Amino acid sequence: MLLKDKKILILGLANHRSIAYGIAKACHQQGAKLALTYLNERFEKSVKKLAADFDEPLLLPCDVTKDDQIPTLFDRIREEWGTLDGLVHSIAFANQEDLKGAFHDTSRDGFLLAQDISAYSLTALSKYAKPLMEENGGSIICMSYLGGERVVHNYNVMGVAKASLEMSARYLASSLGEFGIRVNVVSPGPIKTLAASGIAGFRGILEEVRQRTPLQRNVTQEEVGDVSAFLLSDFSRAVTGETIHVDCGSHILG
Ligand SMILES: CCCCCCc1ccc(Oc2ccc(Oc3cccc(O)n3)cc2)c(O)c1
Repeated sequence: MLLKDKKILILGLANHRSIAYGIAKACHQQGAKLALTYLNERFEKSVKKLAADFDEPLLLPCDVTKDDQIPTLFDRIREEWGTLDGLVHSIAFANQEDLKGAFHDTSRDGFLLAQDISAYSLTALSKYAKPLMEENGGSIICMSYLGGERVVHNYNVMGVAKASLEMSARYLASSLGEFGIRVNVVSPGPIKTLAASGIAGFRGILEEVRQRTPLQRNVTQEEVGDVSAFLLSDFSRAVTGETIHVDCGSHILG
């Protein structure tokens, strides 16, 4: 049991295809106690149904674009749990028109929206998680994609947001290290999620990657969950500011 009695907060579970669902499953299997957030009432019902798979976790609302919702979320965690051992950031958004076409046509609003939700939210969440983690230390992870390191056609504004997210994780690893809080990046290969369906040409990439990865297959939510459980566990206690590609090796190919 890698995560026995660890208290872990997971943001970004929308449905059974979510990467966050695979992470919740792996953490639950390893003995963690879970808290899950949902974006708003529209998602509450579906998340409640999925929560049944994880021994009735804490269910809390959180829309990271609303500044007051983040301190409120951690006030609730403090009331229910007192402390927190792990934080999983699996949240991102960009307008659909900014996930296709020419990157030079990206609007200021679209660029800032993607940065706000997909990158800045990690810093905001880490700031409020710190007081609950600094006593016993903690582990924070976020989800990126290769398109944040290299140009991937159509990923556009989300690629720039992921570059910002990955570098934010390294600066957070630096500033939170003295409090025993680690911050790492998980970079999965393409997975068929609700979000992925919003990207032009996604299905083509999925097939192309499947044929060109060293392991000759795509990665699953459960496999991303297992590496996430490792990064949230004491087995990775000397790892911080790191990016682990969970992509069947596709990032090593040109
Ligand atoms: C062209 C790149 C193909 C591989 C993309 C892999 C991937 C799939 C999903 C990813 O997560 C999101 C999350 C939100 C997002 O913004 C969306 C999603 C649906 C609708 C919409 O209006 N915005 C886009 C991607 C992601 O960051 C990366």
